[in-house]
Amino acid sequence: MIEARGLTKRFGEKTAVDDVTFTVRPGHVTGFLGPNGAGKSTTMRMILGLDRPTAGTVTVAGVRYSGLGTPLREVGALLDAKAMHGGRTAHNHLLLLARSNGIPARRVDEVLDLVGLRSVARKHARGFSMGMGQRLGIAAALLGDPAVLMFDEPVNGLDPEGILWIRTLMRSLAAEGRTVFVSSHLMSEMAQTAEHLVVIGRGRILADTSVREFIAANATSHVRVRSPQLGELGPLLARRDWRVEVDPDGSLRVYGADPAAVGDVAADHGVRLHELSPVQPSLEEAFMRLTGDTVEYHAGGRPVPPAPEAGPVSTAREGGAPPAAPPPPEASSPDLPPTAPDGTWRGGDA
Ligand SMILES: Nc1ncnc2c1ncn2[C@@H]1O[C@H](COP(=O)(O)OP(=O)(O)OP(=O)(O)O)[C@@H](O)[C@H]1O
Repeated sequence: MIEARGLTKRFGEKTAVDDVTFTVRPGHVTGFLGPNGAGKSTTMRMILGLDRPTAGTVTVAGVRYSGLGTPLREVGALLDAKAMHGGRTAHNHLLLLARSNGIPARRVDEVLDLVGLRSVARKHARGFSMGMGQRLGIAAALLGDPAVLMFDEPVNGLDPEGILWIRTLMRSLAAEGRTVFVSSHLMSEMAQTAEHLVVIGRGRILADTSVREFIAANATSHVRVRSPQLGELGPLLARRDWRVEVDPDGSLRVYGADPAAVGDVAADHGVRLHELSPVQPSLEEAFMRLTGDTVEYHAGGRPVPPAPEAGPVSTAREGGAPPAAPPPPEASSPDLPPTAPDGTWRGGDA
C-alpha cells in the first residue's frame, strides 16, 4: 500500500505537486495518468525518497521510504531504465544491489530468468537495447520480492512483444496481491492493464477511481452512421432529442440514441445506411476530456471530440470548460448541408 497525504513539492516558484492525497491499494494495477509536466515523476520520486516533500507525507507499507531498513525488499521501482551503470554486467549490477539489501545472491539468477535476460547476464549493460535495459530495470525492481512495485513509463520504446510481456507481468504481480503503481502516456495500454486510476493535472488529483467509472464519468458512447444520403439523414436525426456531430471523414456521431432507433429513422425515410455501429468511449477520449484544460504543453493538433452538452463530467473536475469542439469537416461533400461552427447539425430546417 502507498499512502500520500497532502503531498506537496515546490521547485522555487513552481508547484509541481500540490496537496495530493491518494492511496494505492494491493491486488490490482493502478495507473498513474496525467499530461506532460503534471507531476507524476515528482510524485514517484517522493514516494522513493529521491525528492523531499515541501509539505505532506507519503508512506510505503505505513513507513516513509527513509525509514525502510532494506528498501528493495519493500518497494521495487523502475524510474529511469537508462540510469544504471553501463560498465557492469547485468549479473554484477543485480548482485551489487542484492548485497546492499541483504538479498541472497541466488535471487539474481531467479530474476534474470524471470525477465528473460539469463543468456546475456555476463554482458555489459551498456550494449543492451532499450528493451533489454527495461528488462534489467524490472529485474532490479523484482530483486527483493517486494510487495510494492512502481513503474514510470515502463513500456517506453518497447516493441509489441515487450509491451505484451510487461502488461502480463504487471497484471500477474498484482494478482499475487502486490501493489502495482504504473505511470504511462499510452491510454490504450493502460486500458488493458490497469483496473484503477489516479489522474493528475497541474500537480492536483483530477480523479481517483476505477477505469470503468472513469470512462463512464468522462466520455459517452455514440452511434456511428455512414450513409450516401447524409444530407437527408443528418437533419432528420437532429430533430430528435439527440446530438449529432459530423466527423472529419463525413460519418455522423449520434449521441443519446441507440443504433436501432437511428436505423428506424433511416428506414422510415427511405435513407440507405452503409454503417450503423455502437461506439464505446475509450479511456483516451475520457482522459482528453478530463485533462484537456490542464495540459501545459500543447501542440497545434486537432482538438478532442466533445461529448454531448448534457453528458456527465467527473465531479473531481477542477472547473473550466470542456475542451473545444472539433472543427467542421474540412472538405464539404455536396451531400452535406452546412454545420454549425461547433461541428453539430442544426436540425429542423435543412
Ligand atoms: N528538479 C526540478 N526543478 C524544477 N522544476 C522541476 C523539477 N522537476 C520537475 N519540475 C517541474 O515540475 C513539473 C512536474 O514535472 P514531472 O516531471 O513530475 O511531471 P510528469 O507528469 O512526470 O511529466 P512527464 O509526463 O512529461 O514525464 C514540471 O513543470 C517540471 O518542469
